[in-house]
Amino acid sequence: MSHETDSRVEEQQRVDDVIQEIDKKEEKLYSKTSGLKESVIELRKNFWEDVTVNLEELDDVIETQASIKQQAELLSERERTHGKIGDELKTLKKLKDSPYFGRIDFIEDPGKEKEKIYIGISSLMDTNEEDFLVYDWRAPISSLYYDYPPGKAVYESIDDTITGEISLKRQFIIRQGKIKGMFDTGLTIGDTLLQQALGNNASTTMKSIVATIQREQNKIIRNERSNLLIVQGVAGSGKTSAALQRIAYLLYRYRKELHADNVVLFSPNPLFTSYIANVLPELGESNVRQTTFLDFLKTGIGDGFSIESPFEQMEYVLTKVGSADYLIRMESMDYKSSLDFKYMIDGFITHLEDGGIRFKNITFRKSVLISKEQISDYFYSLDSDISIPNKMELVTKWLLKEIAAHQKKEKKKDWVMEQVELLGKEDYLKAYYKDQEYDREDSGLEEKILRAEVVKRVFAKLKKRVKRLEFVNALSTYRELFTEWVPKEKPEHWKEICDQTAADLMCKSLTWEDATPYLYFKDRILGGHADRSVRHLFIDEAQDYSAFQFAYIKDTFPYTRMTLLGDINQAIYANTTKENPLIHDKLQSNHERITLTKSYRSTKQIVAFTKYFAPGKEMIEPFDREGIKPQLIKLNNTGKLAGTLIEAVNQLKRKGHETIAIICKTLQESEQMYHLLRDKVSVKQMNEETYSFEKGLLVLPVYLAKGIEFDAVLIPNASRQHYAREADRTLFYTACTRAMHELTMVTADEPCIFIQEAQKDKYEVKC
Ligand SMILES: Nc1ncnc2c1ncn2[C@@H]1O[C@H](COP(=O)(O)OP(=O)(O)OP(=O)(O)O)[C@@H](O)[C@H]1O
Repeated sequence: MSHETDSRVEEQQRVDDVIQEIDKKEEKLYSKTSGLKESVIELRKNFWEDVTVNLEELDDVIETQASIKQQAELLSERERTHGKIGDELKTLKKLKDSPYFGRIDFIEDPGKEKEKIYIGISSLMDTNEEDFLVYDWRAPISSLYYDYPPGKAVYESIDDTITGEISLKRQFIIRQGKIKGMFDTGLTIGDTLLQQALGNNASTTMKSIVATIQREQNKIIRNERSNLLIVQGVAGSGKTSAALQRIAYLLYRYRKELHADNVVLFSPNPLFTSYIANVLPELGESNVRQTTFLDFLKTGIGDGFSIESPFEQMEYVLTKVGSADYLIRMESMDYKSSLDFKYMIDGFITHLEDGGIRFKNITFRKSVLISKEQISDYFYSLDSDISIPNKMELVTKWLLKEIAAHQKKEKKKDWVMEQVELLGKEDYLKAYYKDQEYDREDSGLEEKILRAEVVKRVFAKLKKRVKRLEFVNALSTYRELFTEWVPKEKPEHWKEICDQTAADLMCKSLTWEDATPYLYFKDRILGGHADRSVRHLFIDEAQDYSAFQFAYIKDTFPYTRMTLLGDINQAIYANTTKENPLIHDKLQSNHERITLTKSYRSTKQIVAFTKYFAPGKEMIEPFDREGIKPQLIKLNNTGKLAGTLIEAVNQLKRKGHETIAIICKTLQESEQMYHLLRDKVSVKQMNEETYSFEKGLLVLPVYLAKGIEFDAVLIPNASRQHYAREADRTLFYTACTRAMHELTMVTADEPCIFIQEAQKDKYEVKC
């Protein structure tokens, strides 16, 4: 270590000083909170004492309401402050354990004084709130740490480009306030720390990577220019990690205008959602809205439908080969994933502008109030220049008016009085206070009020349904596309596809390939259900979305910035790669593409093996971490499978591996494996409903292992018959690349073609 720079003792002294400062800040905050907490408790306890409640006269009621509101606001303001301080305290606690992980010494041009910049997960000021003791990793100046080795360096401050020289770059491992490791780095940035981070056991939840973000990942994290940022990255290149740190970055950079609620992340399955749930809180940020695309569609489509999940579709594709209608369904999937089908729907919608939309009768007490024919006549009498959703709005207004007229008439009917008798005293009082339209001198006032109340309640439900456009029969209109309409352009077996689809729609069942088109159609005629509060949308595993799905997402979030992350090598679903933006070359302005070629997850040996059969031909560079070569165990009969797997698992455990996954091609296979092993060894099976996992031995199909990693992976049947088709390549590749440290494949037959594509010296055969 150079004598110019501080020694470890001096650095530890600085850590101690910073911790002392944190202690002081904590104390200050604690004294603030205790006062606040008491005041919140007090406020809650005396809430009703401090408001004036008087319901005698209308004026009093209004005054009471205002008084309650004021009191509630005071309480929530105090609670908010209390919450904020709580968050600050949590951050301080984290800083106390590990105040920073990096330091750079920077001399700004021209010849300014050397500044020591310490970088941690959050910023910390000195007592006088003048100097930064720690800079947040997201601060503009911190980007120097990730982007440059010592030497000339540049960063963008909020309004300027700053140049200068980094004279020192240092990394720390600090735990419980003690420096456990300290390295000065030269050209190979962060290798020691990264080696350590990657060499550890896999974790059942993802960790943040702020201490070791790599330069190319930093580009993704800090990208602010593009409306659409597309990241194609090989398996294990840190796409998900970069996405999460990018969210944290954006929340920091735009903290005034961007809230966690304005960010949505589509993840591949619920397990993945919980796998990554810790990362943002670890960085001191709230979790953003996370959902799967399936759940997003379900919300849009509404209740009453059975919707196939992408996994069920996948299981069908893989296990029902040869069944009746298989080929038609495959063609149907192919077509419905394409933009051609979207154009077909557009054509159908144009045709609906002149007729064909189906409506439902509006009924009340079993008789038709307004018939579907009347609604249709009204709809089609409207000016043809008005768009369909706008016409729907006009129809709604008209219907509400008609209903209001009926409501008035109903008030006088006998059934109303019967219902009145069922009302309680409280209802009466409420009705009395709420309704001011009555003349108080009227002798029959009470009955009038109560009749009005009853009718209002009954009609309220009806009105609500009208407002929700339930008078439109979207499903049966959509079904016409497959039963009556004749499109100009159609795929080869359109008739058969139509028969299959119409039968499904008849029983309100949507296949995965039908779900997005149906919602698209519904949105186009009823008006979108887009959530305008979404400012940033992140789509992980973007290779698994079809062209139709992407187009739908773009239509639904027209003003939302998007970050798509994926790996074309891992496109496991049928028909997704065509027209996928990950490979599409035609980028419009404001779109940017970043490619990650370095793989961090797996050892050098595993990457060297798997890259031979990676479906795409792009470069894959391993991170330099040593391990043992992948193992191929050849069995002479399948009867030995259970024993062999158990022996392999035991061996892996002895080596210290904690998460060991048996990854199967299908759910069917994973059930077989589970039954084969469950009496002999402690093993957990994971399915679509699994929301979290623990260390130990797991069995799961590959599509649920997406995005997740394990210490060791076992592929129980790597035979040529099992991974037989070219289409199985991405599945096999995805399964193998889940392994961090060891990969073991077992086969009782000739190994699959993908293994054979690898050079013989890249794996070890055992008999
Ligand atoms: N800069 C980094 N520092 C430390 N660890 C990293 C870094 N980049 C990636 N990793 C680690 O590499 C592993 C893979 O990262 P991640 O899951 O984000 O990759 P991915 O590209 O989304 O993978 P896949 O497409 O295969 O699911 C994780 O364990 C992650 O913590």
